[in-house]
Amino acid sequence: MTRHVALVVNPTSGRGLGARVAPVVRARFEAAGLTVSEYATTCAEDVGRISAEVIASGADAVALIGGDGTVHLGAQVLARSGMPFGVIPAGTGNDFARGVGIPLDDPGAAADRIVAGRTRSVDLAVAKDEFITTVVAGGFDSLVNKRANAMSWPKGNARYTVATLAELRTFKPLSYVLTIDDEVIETDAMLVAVGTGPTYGGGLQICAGAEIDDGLLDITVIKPVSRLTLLQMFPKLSKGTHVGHPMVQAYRGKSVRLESPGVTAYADGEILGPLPVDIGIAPGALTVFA
Ligand SMILES: Nc1ncnc2c1ncn2[C@@H]1O[C@H](COP(=O)(O)OP(=O)(O)OP(=O)(O)O)[C@@H](O)[C@H]1O
Repeated sequence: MTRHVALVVNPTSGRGLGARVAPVVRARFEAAGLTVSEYATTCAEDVGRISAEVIASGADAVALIGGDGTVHLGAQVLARSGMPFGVIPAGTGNDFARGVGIPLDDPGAAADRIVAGRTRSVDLAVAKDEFITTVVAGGFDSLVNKRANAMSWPKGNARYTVATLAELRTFKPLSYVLTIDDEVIETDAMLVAVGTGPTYGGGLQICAGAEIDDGLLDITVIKPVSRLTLLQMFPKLSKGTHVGHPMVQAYRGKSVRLESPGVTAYADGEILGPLPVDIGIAPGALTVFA
């Protein structure tokens, strides 16, 4: 029987990359004998609305062309639906796709994963009634995220570097109360990040070693360090080698409560809301082509 794939395209992802890769992906699916229904989103709300329509339509699979923002919006509807879900990375960060191991710079190869049809179940975090597909940032990193989202230049990941340098000028460590399962930790820190997958910000391995299907949240605390030390840590974050640093602490748990006055949490690169935030885990909630 011919498989029917719904191709949902955010044409604005990656500053228009989404629109450019859509014909490549469609051609790949059709060459493999799949039936394709293509939908282009015109606003953020369309991602969830169309995903719901696709589930109801009886399509065999959904392929989403976009970045982490688009995946976040799609996951709100696709989680726990059982609908197999493929991602063609077309954003600036693509951290969810990176965590799953989907090719990041080759849309045809990413499409081939969907054609091959091998799926796996991955965990999602849950906070403030939202599913989260990568990492919750609460601290210095949320300020960087906020600043980077407001910048139109430079393009791509360099925005995060510029935003980091700008925020570093004035940042002071924050006071946290962190509750991981039943353990309460009171500490000052530069940031606390909680993820199902290892990366945010386009490949920074803030939760290095996180497994996306172990049913656990990975928590990273960067304790107060000098500006210079934090700057020196950044290149290490790309490789995950910050982990052995004495001021970096890592935990695992099934639930996390994160409290710090005046801090706004970001998740999947978008605003989640002010702390406190309670983060739980939905094991295996998303079925993805891998
Ligand atoms: N036509 C549209 N369709 C869907 N979303 C849109 C549209 N226009 C703007 N958006 C908004 O664009 C945001 C960003 O999309 P997306 O995350 O896919 O790309 P990105 O920001 O380039 O990549 P990344 O999140 O990986 O850095 C979405 O969260 C959504 O709110």
